[in-house]
Amino acid sequence: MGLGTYENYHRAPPAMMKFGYDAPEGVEIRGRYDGEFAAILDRDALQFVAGLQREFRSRIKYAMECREEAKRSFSEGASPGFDPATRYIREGEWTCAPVPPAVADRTVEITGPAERKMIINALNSGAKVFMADFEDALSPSWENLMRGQVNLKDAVDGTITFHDKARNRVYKLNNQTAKLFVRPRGWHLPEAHILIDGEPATGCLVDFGLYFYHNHAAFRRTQGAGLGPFFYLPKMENSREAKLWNCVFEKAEKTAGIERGSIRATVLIETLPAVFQMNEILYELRDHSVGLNCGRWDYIFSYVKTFQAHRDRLLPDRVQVGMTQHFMKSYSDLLIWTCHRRGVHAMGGMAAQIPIRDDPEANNAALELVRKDKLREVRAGHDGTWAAHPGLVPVCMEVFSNNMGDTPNQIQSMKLEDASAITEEDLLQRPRGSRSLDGLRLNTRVGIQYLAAWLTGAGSVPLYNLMEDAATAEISRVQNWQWLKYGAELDGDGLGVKVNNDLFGKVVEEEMCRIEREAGKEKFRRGMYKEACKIFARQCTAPTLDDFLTLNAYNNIVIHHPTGSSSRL
Ligand SMILES: CC(=O)SCCNC(=O)CCNC(=O)[C@H](O)C(C)(C)COP(=O)(O)OP(=O)(O)OC[C@H]1O[C@@H](n2cnc3c(N)ncnc32)[C@H](O)[C@@H]1OP(=O)(O)O
Ligand SMILES: O=CC(=O)O
Ligand SMILES: [Mg+2]
Repeated sequence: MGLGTYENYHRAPPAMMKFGYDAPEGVEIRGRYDGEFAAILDRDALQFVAGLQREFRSRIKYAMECREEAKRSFSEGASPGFDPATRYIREGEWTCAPVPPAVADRTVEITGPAERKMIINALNSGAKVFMADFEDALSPSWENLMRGQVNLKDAVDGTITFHDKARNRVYKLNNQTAKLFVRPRGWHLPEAHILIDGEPATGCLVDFGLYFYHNHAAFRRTQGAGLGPFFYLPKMENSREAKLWNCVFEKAEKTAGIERGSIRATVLIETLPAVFQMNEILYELRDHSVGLNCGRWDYIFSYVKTFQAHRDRLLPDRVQVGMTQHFMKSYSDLLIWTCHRRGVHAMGGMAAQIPIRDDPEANNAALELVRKDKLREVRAGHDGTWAAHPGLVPVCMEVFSNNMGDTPNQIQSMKLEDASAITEEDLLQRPRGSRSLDGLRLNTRVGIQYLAAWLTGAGSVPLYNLMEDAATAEISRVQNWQWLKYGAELDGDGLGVKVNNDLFGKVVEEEMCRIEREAGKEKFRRGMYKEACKIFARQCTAPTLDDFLTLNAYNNIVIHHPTGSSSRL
């Protein structure tokens, strides 16, 4: 990743400081100056982002207050459920706008951070779609975000290239490439390097606004067959947040002078409250929707977060909370039924296994697990799935093609009527399994290493042959927190010990030694493991659960220029 490190921020040549961004009235750019960034952050683009911010800031604030209110009520003992007030939407007969022909076939979607080489590799991977990520897979440093915008503009223009000097290899686009979706950050994340009327901008409006502003015309011409751009929308909890996105889209379309309904988005159902709002979310976005996706990792995280005050809902070891648990299967079945009833794609999620280069046997075992997961998805009725790595695209494609035949999707053919009977109890059923000291150790080791990578600019990393990103790291964090808070008994390995601060302190110490051994002394010294350990341990032992790991850690990657100081939000 390279560019997003602390050293690089501080190494910014002083000469650059004398330049400044040409910002409109009320907009202040506090991120490092760079000529390429300035082409993205031009006056008109910033005006466009500021327009979105000014029009929607009070509604965003209200939506976040509603999240707090819901949290309070869950913490007082309530459980999420279907809203009686919107029964008419769930029971009504309506459909979303027809699927755009350009993305009728989404059998395999590869995902990855909006990094230059990754973008080219992903677009060339043979997948039907590439989702460029500003969320779970990207550490939202100024450098990563702005480079991401530069890269995506070049990708949409078709001019993106990358020269790997060390390997003397030049990367460029094939003739046939995947269709591009972009995932902006969630509503909760601020962008502290852009102040609008003195306040940090909303991260997702910056990501969406800059990308839309610079690319909508080229995208619709070259990729979307007249429609687009296409987006993935993360981490929503309620249809009011979907309504907000719908209004943002309408304003963007109006400002750009393009037809209403041009922009299309797939919403990730990855919070527990949102599973009860799937019809409502699609309804709000019905002119702009192109489906829902099972964001399984954040969904598990959200299960713990939603029930943080319910001591009778402790999760078993993270590895045991898979898609075959009743509550996960019910969620995926209900999502498929809902999407097909409304005429849109029901996308599957990501298996965490990645190819293992130096061990053929382990590699085959990993591919087999991916194959099994994809087979479950396609048989259940999903229209496509996510791949974490180009090496997994052929496996995923084979499973979906073999089971779907010649059709680009199963929207019409898989109605899954049985799923209409899924109840609140099905969706909330406690996951089954056991807890172990090994589970506590793994959470700790993975959480610290992920956070250390994130602090130095890498938002998705391979750890112990699995893909780890912000969502999977969240599971490690909240699971530790929950076990500590309620003194969970670790019975899975026959030890029967209870988790407490002393045990956790020992585990942290021992796992840090293991990390140092595995990383090597030099890498460990140069890395940010100690800082990560401090943040992670503090979050796991906090009396009140922090809402998001990345929100809490964000101040550590905010670097204001020209002073070079970091700021407290
Ligand atoms: C919970 C969720 O939100 S899931 C969605 C968010 N998460 C993601 O998108 C994760 C995406 N995947 C990745 O980031 C990476 O695959 C990782 C970090 C898991 C593993 O990365 P690495 O260890 O670097 O992979 P590896 O060394 O095997 O890469 C081999 C090649 O494939 C490329 N590659 C790996 N993953 C991807 C990807 N997702 N997209 C494009 N190219 C990729 C590498 O750039 C490398 O290219 P090169 O041979 O030209 O140099
Ligand atoms: O974004 C996807 C997830 O699983 O979380
Ligand atoms: Mg997610």
